[in-house]
Amino acid sequence: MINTPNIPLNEALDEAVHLIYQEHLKMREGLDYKQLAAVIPYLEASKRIFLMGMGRSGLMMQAAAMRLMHLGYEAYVVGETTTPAIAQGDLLLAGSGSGSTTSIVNAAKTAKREAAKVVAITTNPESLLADLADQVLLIPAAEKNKQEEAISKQYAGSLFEQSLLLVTDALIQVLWHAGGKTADELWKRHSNLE
Ligand SMILES: O=C([C@H](O)CO)[C@H](O)[C@H](O)COP(=O)(O)O
Repeated sequence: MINTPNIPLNEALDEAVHLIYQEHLKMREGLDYKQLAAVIPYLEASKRIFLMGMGRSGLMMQAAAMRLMHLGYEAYVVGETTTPAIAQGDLLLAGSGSGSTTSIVNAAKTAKREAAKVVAITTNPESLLADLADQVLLIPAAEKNKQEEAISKQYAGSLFEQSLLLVTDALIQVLWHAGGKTADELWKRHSNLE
């Protein structure tokens, strides 16, 4: 059994949930909603949407790709063997807290070379990824390798990665309601091979 000094395990877990919840409330206050809204025209105008992130950020981008597929967008996860080449008219939607993960920066360069658009979701406005992007959505969270206690007490980039799911789900929620489709209509697209 693990030992949580001076505090019962249940309380320690409740404190952790509370801490995460409070960090999200603060993150929400720091979000620039104009930037968030500015992502929508890119999603709507693109022929196909390529989503990319590495590690935990990548898992969040995969989750967003599934929802975009549910909404009827042609969405691909970069790195899947069946993902085609990006081209003009497409969008690379890249999530990277640091904005400096090599494979993501390289993918953004390729996307620009092919005249595709790039939207970056990041904590770092000075990053290579942000420089390359047509649109940046800045998440007020800590970078994975800077333990910035004032911004987040969670380990590494956890607050960013959680926020990535939150902001992409917020975009999807708004797009769903604006599209006027029922949940049942969307669900018909969900995998029947699970
Ligand atoms: O998996 C990750 C790590 O656990 C950080 O908390 C990151 O998501 C991965 O290393 C990618 O990093 P970023 O591109 O900086 O998001």
